[in-house]
This record gives sequence, structure tokens and C-alpha cells, in this order.
Amino acid sequence: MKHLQVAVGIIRNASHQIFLAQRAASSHMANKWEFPGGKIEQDETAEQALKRELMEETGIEVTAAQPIGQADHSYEDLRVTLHFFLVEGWHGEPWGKEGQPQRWVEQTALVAEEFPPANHALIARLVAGEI
Ligand SMILES: Nc1nc2c([nH]c(=O)n2[C@@H]2O[C@H](COP(=O)(O)OP(=O)(O)OP(=O)(O)O)[C@@H](O)[C@H]2O)c(=O)[nH]1
Ligand SMILES: [Mg+2]
Repeated sequence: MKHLQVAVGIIRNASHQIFLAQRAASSHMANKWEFPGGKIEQDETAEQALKRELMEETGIEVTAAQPIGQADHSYEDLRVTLHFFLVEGWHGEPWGKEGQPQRWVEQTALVAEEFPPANHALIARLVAGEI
């Protein structure tokens, strides 16, 4: 089974709101809400991939990112390891640069079922205020 390493950014502002983007109707986990991010290329560290993907998908330049854990999940035909980073410093204002719908949501108001299953444990930690 294909196994992807994925860098994922939890972009959090001073009001403890988190930036979410909606996955495309044609993609894996179609229409689910997600944290911006994407595949780590062979010659990259997770943090380098995070910075590249957040620039590509949201237009921000990340200046402060802290690793907050990983999640391993096997979907029907795909295994993913998500490398989560809490992003609290950046230049610019995040937006749906690739045309994807976006919104800011209070950390405590996140709803696990709106995300891919690989995210559920992390959402629980965020809602509980453990991060
Ligand atoms: N970005 C992102 N991907 C996630 C999350 N949760 C999760 O299971 N994934 C899975 O991670 C895999 C890779 O992420 P991605 O589709 O964003 O990768 P990418 O930006 O490089 O995609 P691309 O092929 O369009 O360039 C997808 O199968 C996706 O379903 C999440 O919160 N954020
Ligand atoms: Mg992506």
C-alpha cells in the first residue's frame, strides 16, 4: 500500500482561531475540512515541506512552527503519516490561494467528523485545550 508522509499546519491566531481549508470535490477525502499541508518530498524535512506547502496553499510565509506530534492512519487504499506543526508566527494573511473554501474556527468549536479520520485524535487534543 502507498505510504505518504504529510506535513500539516495548524495555523492559530492570537484569538485561538484556527485556519481551515476545504478539500476539493475530486480529491482523496473529498469535501472534508483539513489543515493546510501536503506531501513531504524525498529531499525535504517535514518543516521544509510545511513551509513550502503553506506558501503554495495559503500564501503565508511561516516564521514560527512547533512540532506537536504525528498520526498514522490506514485508509482503504492509502496509508498516511501526518506530521503536525502548530504555526503561530507568519508573514501575510492566509487565504484559499488554490481556490479552496476557507474559514477560521475557534479551537474549542472544531468538529472531528468534518475532518479526515487521521485527524480525529489531534482534534480532540485541540478541543480539550491540551495544545
Ligand atoms: N493537507 C492535509 N492532508 C491530510 C489531512 N488529513 C489527512 O488525512 N490528510 C491526507 O494526507 C494526504 C496528502 O495530503 P494532500 O492531499 O494535502 O497532499 P498535497 O497537497 O501534496 O497534494 P497534491 O497531490 O494535490 O499536491 C491526503 O491523502 C489527505 O487525505 C490534513 O489535515 N491536511
Ligand atoms: Mg495539500
